[in-house]
Amino acid sequence: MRILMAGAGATGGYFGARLAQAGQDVTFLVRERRFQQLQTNGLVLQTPQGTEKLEPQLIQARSLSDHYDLIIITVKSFALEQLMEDIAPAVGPDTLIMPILNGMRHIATLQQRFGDNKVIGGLCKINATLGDSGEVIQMTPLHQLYYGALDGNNDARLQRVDAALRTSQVDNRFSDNIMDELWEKWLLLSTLGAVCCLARGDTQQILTTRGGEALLQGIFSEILAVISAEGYQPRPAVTARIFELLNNPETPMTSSMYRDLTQGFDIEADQVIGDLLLRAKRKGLMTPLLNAVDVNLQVYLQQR
Ligand SMILES: NC(=O)C1=CN([C@@H]2O[C@H](COP(=O)(O)OP(=O)(O)OC[C@H]3O[C@@H](n4cnc5c(N)ncnc54)[C@H](OP(=O)(O)O)[C@@H]3O)[C@@H](O)[C@H]2O)C=CC1
Ligand SMILES: CC(C)(CO)C(=O)C(=O)O
Repeated sequence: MRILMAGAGATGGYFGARLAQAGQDVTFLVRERRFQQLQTNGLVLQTPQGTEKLEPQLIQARSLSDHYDLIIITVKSFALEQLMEDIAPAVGPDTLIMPILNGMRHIATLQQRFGDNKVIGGLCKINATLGDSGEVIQMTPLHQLYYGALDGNNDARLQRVDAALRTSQVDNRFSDNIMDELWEKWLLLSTLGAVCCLARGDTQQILTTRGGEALLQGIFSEILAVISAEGYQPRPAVTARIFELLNNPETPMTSSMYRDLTQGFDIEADQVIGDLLLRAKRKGLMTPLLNAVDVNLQVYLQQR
């Protein structure tokens, strides 16, 4: 199976490297600066277990012509429009496209561009970032990759994808309910991103302030109300688990959006929070805490 890993940043670099190490035919689609960096330094993984290095197969958009069996999209949401143009020559009649971005609206965007039958659901759970010389830093042992058909029909094409992905040493989850997984991931990640960015701290710092617990719980409730109104039927045990995870003052948590914000980088504010607000507005829901988060993030983006 020929796999094109679109993007070789924190998530693409990590999951792509694991697949390449397992012997899969993985090519990383990169832009000029990253191309030079990876050619010079190799693809370096710094994990809790140690440091590993591999020589990745690289390609740039101008050289893309062959079709790939699987394209895994790992760019940030604000880079998706350009990326869709770039990968178009690599999308053939049998290509499957698996985005692992945070949020939801990229799925419809990809379906509109390439067709419903080409896009499968995917998401990742990992705490990763890029270091100063482009090394991929996996900050905790977490490295889960979920995927499955958006309509729940995990047919023969999906079985082949699963067989290939399963060869890599990550925690793969072939899901019959990828839509539920996506909604639940959004609940976790948007609550975490919202509260950490607004309060400028991790969950442990927030939960030990006056009002921090109420803030976190208030944001969680608003987001749960929005995604429930959008049709996600909360699985009580799962939402309870997410709530407990976020509310545990012993375990400090942050999100990738918060890490990007603290480093002054561009952030996926529209994809992670703005999209929730649009959905709330359409359903006539009041979301005062999310509105405050949204204003806060917009001001951050204006000031960059
Ligand atoms: N990091 C994490 O811990 C987690 C991230 N996520 C989500 O995963 C997604 C990806 O995030 P992450 O990997 O952290 O992001 P990064 O910024 O680390 O990596 C994105 C990469 O995409 C590359 N890129 C952008 N446009 C193109 C293009 N047209 N062609 C080729 N490469 C391109 C960028 O390259 P360049 O150097 O050229 O700019 C960059 O290296 C986001 O939606 C994020 O929210 C989800 C869970 C955890
Ligand atoms: C859920 C979490 C926190 C880890 O995968 C995440 O998605 C992120 O940091 O963006």
